[in-house]
Amino acid sequence: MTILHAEKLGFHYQPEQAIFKGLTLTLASGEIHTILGPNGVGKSTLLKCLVGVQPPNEGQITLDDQHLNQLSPRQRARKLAFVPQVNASSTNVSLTVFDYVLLGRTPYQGLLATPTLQDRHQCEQLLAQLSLTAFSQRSFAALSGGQQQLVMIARALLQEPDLIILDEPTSALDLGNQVRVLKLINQLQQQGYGILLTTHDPNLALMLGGAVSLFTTVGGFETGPVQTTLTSEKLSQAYQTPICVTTVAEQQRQICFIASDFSV
Ligand SMILES: Nc1ncnc2c1ncn2[C@@H]1O[C@H](COP(=O)(O)OP(=O)(O)OP(=O)(O)O)[C@@H](O)[C@H]1O
Repeated sequence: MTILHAEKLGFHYQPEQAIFKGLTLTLASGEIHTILGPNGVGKSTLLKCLVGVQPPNEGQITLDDQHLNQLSPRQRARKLAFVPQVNASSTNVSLTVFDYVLLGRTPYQGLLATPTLQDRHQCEQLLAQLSLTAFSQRSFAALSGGQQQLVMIARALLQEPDLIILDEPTSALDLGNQVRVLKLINQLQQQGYGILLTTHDPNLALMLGGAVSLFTTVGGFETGPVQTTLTSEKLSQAYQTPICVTTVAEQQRQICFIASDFSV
């Protein structure tokens, strides 16, 4: 079932300076789509359009066959959860981890209602599932960037959305936690969530599989399956640096590495 469809999206901050144009993207339940590309090409801008923060200048976006701009924030939040990048503003949150994750139930509560026992129970279960129970009463702001990233994913899951959009979900994580988050994303996909994410690491997309949209420095983009889109040639062109994609036989999967000569 199609969850998200963006049709011929175009966006510019300044007239005559398109960030993207004619961008079409479809995501169904249980599918994963990774957005890749160099700094400043428009990945975060595209996410802002897809989550409804920044209306596109051209094209349309539907969520479960309903126009995004016709859904109230509450209706939208029941279908789509957004996990932002960890940044300095994350330290302004003055809530415990438990209360922060509990915010995920807001789209299901009345205007002045407080969380129900059921909400709190669900929150406890989710924290346990993600091995976050020990952090439950800690201040969210006092957690490390990687811990905050996991807690933000927990909040997104408590929203019970159909689609989870993550902006660079492994950017603040050490190698062990990167693998844990990748496995979690993989599980969520298998459970039927639609997953859309941005990353700077093509290896992450090669591991996750599914579809990618690869933006290039010259304002173009290509959407397609990971295997045919993330080739040495296309990645080298997109990042304007020699990149090699090769198969690691023992792992039976592809990896990419920078093929520049680093000798000085
Ligand atoms: N509010 C804004 N007003 C004007 N220009 C903006 C605004 N936000 C972003 N831009 C510009 O739009 C372009 C795309 O920015 P965006 O943040 O979407 O890129 P990105 O691909 O997410 O970059 P990065 O990988 O560095 O996070 C950049 O040139 C940026 O300077």
